[in-house]
Amino acid sequence: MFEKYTAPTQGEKIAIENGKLQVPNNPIIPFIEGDGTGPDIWNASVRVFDAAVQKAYNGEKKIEWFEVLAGEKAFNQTGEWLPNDTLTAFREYLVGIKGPLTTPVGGGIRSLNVALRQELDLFACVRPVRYFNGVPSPVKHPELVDMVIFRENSEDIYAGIEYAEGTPEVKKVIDFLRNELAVKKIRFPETSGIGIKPVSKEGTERLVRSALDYAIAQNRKSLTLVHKGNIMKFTEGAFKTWGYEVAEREYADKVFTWAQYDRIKDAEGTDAANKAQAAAEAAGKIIVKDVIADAFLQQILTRPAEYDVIATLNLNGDYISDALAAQVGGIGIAPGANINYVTGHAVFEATHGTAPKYANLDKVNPGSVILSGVMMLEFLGWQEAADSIVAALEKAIDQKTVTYDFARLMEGANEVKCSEFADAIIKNL
Ligand SMILES: NC(=O)C1=CN([C@@H]2O[C@H](COP(=O)(O)OP(=O)(O)OC[C@H]3O[C@@H](n4cnc5c(N)ncnc54)[C@H](OP(=O)(O)O)[C@@H]3O)[C@@H](O)[C@H]2O)C=CC1
Ligand SMILES: O=C(O)CCC(=O)C(=O)O
Ligand SMILES: [Mg+2]
Repeated sequence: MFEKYTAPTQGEKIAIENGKLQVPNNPIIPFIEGDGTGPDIWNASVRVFDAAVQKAYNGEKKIEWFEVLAGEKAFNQTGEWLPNDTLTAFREYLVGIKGPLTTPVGGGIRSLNVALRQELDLFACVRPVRYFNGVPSPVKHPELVDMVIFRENSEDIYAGIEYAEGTPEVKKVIDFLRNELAVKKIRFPETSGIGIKPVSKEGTERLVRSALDYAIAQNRKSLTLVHKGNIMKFTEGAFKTWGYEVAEREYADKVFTWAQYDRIKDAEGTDAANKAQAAAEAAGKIIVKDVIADAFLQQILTRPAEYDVIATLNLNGDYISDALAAQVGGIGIAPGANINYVTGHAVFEATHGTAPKYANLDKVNPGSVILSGVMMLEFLGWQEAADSIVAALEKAIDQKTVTYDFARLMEGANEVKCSEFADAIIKNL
């Protein structure tokens, strides 16, 4: 199966049958340690996962960790940034977890994170954002934020289809646009780089379906499509249209959309539309609405309680995840998952990056990877272990035992190292 890696001799594979994950008691789970602060964070996090699983199941369940390489560690050991064996491992074992990986700006390798998502077709980047009591926040009411971002993870300007200024390729693209499509709007054609933004109906529909399935399963109140469709009509605007269409077509008995509202308003007036929406809410239907991305970024500060599950495009989702994470106390406790809900493939990872200035200082908050692991345990159906980690982390924060990022904004904090924060959680399990 592997070119260079040796498969673990202990443990069994997670499988998927009829769309349902089959999880053995000793699943093999591949992990990437990550670059920069990745090793510090991983070493802290894995101890928490193992301790929680041991305690929750009295030793009946145990994860067989399988280290796979990517990023600087992979390059130093194998000469490759993302070895084929790593992709094979994630394909074979279905569920994995990773630390952050470095992507240089402006040149060099393209994002390994994006490559992993594309290669495994992990089309939904799921990032829940909630407030933990006691976490210092820059806003007055961080507790009003309780959102789950479903970020499209395979398309958009993020796909990396770009042509650099001054190359024969960019000249070809620009000549094509100007000569074949009569494009006159490229302001400086001789000195432009060009990026392409693919957004498809299929890609939008599978993302919105996943977000709606989640909203229904979790009894959430609304799903908001966040887009910049007034300006980018055939990509972001189409995302909105296709999102409403798939919601109405496939979830007719479970949703009420603002598109429906508008149709009722046009035919019967505002009162009738308001009544229809109120009746849908009373019946527990999910309200599917939309908002333009820039307005959304101000409304999450001014009216966060109005937003619940979010479905958005790749780049918007990237910005929104960091902005919302900051609102509830920072990127240090912002978890995430990259999931293909059809094949069952999933790679869990924090929202933050490698924070290189803190590398090897045993300093940063491991909370984002720990909570990404909680999402992974939930995905496996190991809810008891997941819940025990959340409770223990909440207790550590309550005790004001926190890493530098919280300590600098908290009065009376007991500032601890990355590894010591993990110790505090383990003690509280
Ligand atoms: N999925 C992935 O692997 C991702 C990778 N990246 C990559 O990471 C690299 C660095 O990116 P950069 O833009 O600096 O963003 P980072 O998220 O790595 O760091 C930005 C700032 O966020 C804070 N921060 C990050 N991680 C933690 C943590 N665990 N605990 C507490 N605070 C934290 C720090 O704030 P402060 O300075 O205030 O202490 C840090 O300086 C780039 O190469 C980028 O491409 C970026 C995002 C995701
Ligand atoms: O791949 C990267 O380097 C950055 C990705 C990122 O910021 C994200 O997915 O949130
Ligand atoms: Mg990001």
